[in-house]
Amino acid sequence: MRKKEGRTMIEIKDLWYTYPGRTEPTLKGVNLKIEEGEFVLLTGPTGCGKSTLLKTLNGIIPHESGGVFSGSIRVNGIETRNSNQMELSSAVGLVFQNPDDQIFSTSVEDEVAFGPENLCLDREEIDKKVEEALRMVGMAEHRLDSTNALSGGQKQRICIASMLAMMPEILAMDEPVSQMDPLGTREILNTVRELNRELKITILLVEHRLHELMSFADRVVIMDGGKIVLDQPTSKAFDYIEVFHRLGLRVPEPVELCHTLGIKASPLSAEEALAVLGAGNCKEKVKTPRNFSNPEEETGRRTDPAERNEFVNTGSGNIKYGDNRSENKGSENRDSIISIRDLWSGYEKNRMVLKGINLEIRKGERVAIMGTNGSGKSTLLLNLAAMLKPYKGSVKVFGGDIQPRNSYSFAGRVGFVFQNPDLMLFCDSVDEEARFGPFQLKYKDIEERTKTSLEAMSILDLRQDLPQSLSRGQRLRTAVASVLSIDPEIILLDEPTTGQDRVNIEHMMNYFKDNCSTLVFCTHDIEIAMLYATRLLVMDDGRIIADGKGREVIKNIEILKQASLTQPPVVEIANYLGVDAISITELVEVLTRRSSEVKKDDGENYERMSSELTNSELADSGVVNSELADSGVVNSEGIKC
Ligand SMILES: Nc1ncnc2c1ncn2[C@@H]1O[C@H](COP(=O)(O)OP(=O)(O)OP(=O)(O)O)[C@@H](O)[C@H]1O
Ligand SMILES: Nc1ncnc2c1ncn2[C@@H]1O[C@H](COP(=O)(O)OP(=O)(O)OP(=O)(O)O)[C@@H](O)[C@H]1O
Repeated sequence: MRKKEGRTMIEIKDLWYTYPGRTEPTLKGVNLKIEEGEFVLLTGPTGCGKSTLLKTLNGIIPHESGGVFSGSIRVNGIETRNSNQMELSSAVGLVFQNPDDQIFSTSVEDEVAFGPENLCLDREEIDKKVEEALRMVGMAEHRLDSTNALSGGQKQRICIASMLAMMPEILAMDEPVSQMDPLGTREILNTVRELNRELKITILLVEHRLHELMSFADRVVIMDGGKIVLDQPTSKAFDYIEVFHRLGLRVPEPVELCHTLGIKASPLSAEEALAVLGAGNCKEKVKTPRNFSNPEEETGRRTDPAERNEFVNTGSGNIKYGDNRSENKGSENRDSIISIRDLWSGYEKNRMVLKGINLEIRKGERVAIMGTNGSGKSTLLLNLAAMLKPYKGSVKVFGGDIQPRNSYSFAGRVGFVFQNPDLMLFCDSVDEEARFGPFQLKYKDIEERTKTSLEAMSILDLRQDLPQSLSRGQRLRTAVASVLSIDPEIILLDEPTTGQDRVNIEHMMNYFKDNCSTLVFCTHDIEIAMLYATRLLVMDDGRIIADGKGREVIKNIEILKQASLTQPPVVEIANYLGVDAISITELVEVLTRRSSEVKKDDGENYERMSSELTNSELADSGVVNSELADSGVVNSEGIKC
């Protein structure tokens, strides 16, 4: 066990870097010092230079990249400019943003063994390290698998395992869990945190999903436009919440809730938020929330579950809600645009990934597919796009069976965006990517379509750029724009929001909401699914285990657990408080409405405010906090439960 105290592991002084072919520097005078054993979270808007900064640590920049580089970087005492990549990669373990850029072995075992082999360890020790690293990331049973046969999240786990097998003193990770399911993310980061504490491994982790990662970090660093604009201990970071808001970054729901209510506190979990709000001894209750919205449980009256719009076991293994009952009767719905019957599909005949899927999607629905890594979400999307065919059962799109067709037969009508955007980008500029589809389909209004789709994805200003020279978030938006320009009737998106900041997620999802006819998207982000999907499918081991409105699905803790999902904090808080809310806006509204009911004798002025003003206006005016306090919902110690 290493125990050398007080070393500076990373020291960056006045670092400037300009990529070859660019006139503007990407890094503009970065200064950063990280001590041994610190866990630092680096965040910032997409394209601000986070990945670029990470690549300077192990010498990819400038040794491989070229470009104009000035300033100094010392990692564990080594000046990177005077070192070589071989030496630097043993000083810094780098987990790449795109797992396909990191993985080069054909088998999982070889990939994880590569590092220890290079450290010239003996075979037995290498075997032990591989086994342990795979166990730490939940991939022990995939040891003999081919790396090509892994899902996106599984590949990310292997990339982390490769680094853990080497136990470098500095671990730099570029969005290492962006495609991982929420429970897996938590488990792996707990392991990383333990290693960080016990072995004093220094961690620099880049991420946009602050709401899920903040609690693991000691310190938060924010970049904007190639500069560091905030560097604070985690406990103090939200004292500067306006910086997060101004830069369009995601703020954990409990923090946002408190700030909206005008309470100056930065709780990172539902439990902490309830404590701040004065909800007392809430620990146990949050973990096993009461279902307040089902009055029958209190009265003992039972009704038909379908009537209650609750879970209905269809007998086929799928749990559905009353809302979708028509699907269970075998007849296709009139508006059905996708119809799946007993679908069995996979990549090898003797290993089915999808195991008897039944699904009806109607025109105009926005369907989110969630579930454990490797549960078959991408495989289902590939079937919908006719890129993969059923071994058994049928998939009908627009009423036609996909079996005799290929994906080209849906050109113009179905748009597909892969999990890895790099698989879709092959043109010389962002502009060409967007106009490629309309041009091939001989549309007349190519110019307008191109401009609209680039604008929709906020990349109009990058239209002349080479796609390969963009940040990952920008490349993903380029891939989405290349599909939007066709304006297809069905859009299939495999994790469209990974690696995006809040502003871009909102912009993208609002565009889909307002402009797209039918949308089916895979995501691990339950907050996004709840806000933007009209329907939520939960998958586990090749089956749909729940199907219904997000608001209903989210209440079933057992289903969520089975699919490695967790309730968003705001839902946990609402459950505890006994109100029905799935977003901060709703929760604040409900609480405010409660207070207005109590205060209804107090005249029109307050009524207008609680129903018409936005949350921030309410918070700014200080009304939420004080009125809630007056009404009895909040007292001087917090919210009464
Ligand atoms: N190979 C390259 N050649 C030229 N410019 C590049 C290259 N890679 C990145 N850039 C530019 O540098 C800027 C920063 O990119 P970087 O990938 O570091 O951003 P980021 O903050 O990591 O973004 P994201 O959150 O989307 O991953 C972007 O504007 C991008 O266009
Ligand atoms: N090209 C392939 N060849 C063989 N098996 C594959 C291939 N792609 C995926 N699989 C296997 O199919 C299963 C489902 O993979 P899929 O990509 O559909 O999962 P997913 O739910 O989308 O996962 P993630 O959340 O990690 O993206 C996994 O066990 C994976 O190992």
